[in-house]
Amino acid sequence: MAKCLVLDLDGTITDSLPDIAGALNRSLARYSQPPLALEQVRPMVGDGLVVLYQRGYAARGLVPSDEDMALGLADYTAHSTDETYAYPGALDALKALKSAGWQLAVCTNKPEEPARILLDHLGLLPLLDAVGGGDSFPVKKPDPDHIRLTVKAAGASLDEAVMIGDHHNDVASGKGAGLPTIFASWGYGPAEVGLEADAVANSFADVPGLCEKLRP
Ligand SMILES: O=C(O)COP(=O)(O)O
Ligand SMILES: [Mg+2]
Repeated sequence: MAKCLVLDLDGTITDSLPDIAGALNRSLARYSQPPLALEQVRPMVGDGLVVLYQRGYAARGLVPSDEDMALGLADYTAHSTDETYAYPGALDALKALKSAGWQLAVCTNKPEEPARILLDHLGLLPLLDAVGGGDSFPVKKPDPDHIRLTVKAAGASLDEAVMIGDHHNDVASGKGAGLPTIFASWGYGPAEVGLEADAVANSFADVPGLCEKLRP
C-alpha cells in the first residue's frame, strides 16, 4: 500500500474564512444583526458548520433554528468558492507528493458537498483518493475514527499515513488514530497547537519533505 497524506481543508489547504463568515453574516442579517468581523469568526471555525452557526449566533445572544441551519448550509454551499483560495504552494506540494507515489485524502469537518465543490473548483479533486466530510460518516474530528474511515476510503493504510491540519481537532484525531501529525502554522489555529504535533510546517513547500521524514 502507498503512503497517504491526510489533509484538513479549511485553514490548511484553503483560506475559507471569508466565505464561511459571509454565509454566517448573511444568516445573522436576517435577524437584523450586524456582521461579525473575520477575526471574531476565525476561532469559531473547526468543528463544522452547525457548531460555527451556533457560535456565531451565540455571539449575538441568539440560537439558530433548524431552518436557519438548513438555509445556512444551502447558502454556504452556493457560495463556498466566491472568495476562497488555496494557500500558496498547495497545488505544487500535492502534485509533488502524488508524483512521489503518495496517496492524498481530505478529512474535513466541513460538509462533504461544499468540500467537493470547493476542491473541484480549485482543481484539487482529481488529485484526491478520498474526501471525508463532516457528514460523510457518523463521526467527525476530533474523533479518530473520522481519520480511520477517510484513510480506509482512500484504500490506504494507517501505518503509512500522515495527518496535517491547522486545528487542535486535526492533531488530536490524527494522534488518536496513531498517525504522525504536522501542524499547518498558516491556518486558523493558535501556535500552541504546534506543540502537540510531531512537526510544524510554515509553508506548503515544507510539506513533502516533512511527510518523507515522518514516514521514511
Ligand atoms: O468547517 C469547519 O468548521 C472546519 O473545517 P476543517 O475541518 O476543514 O478545518
Ligand atoms: Mg482546519
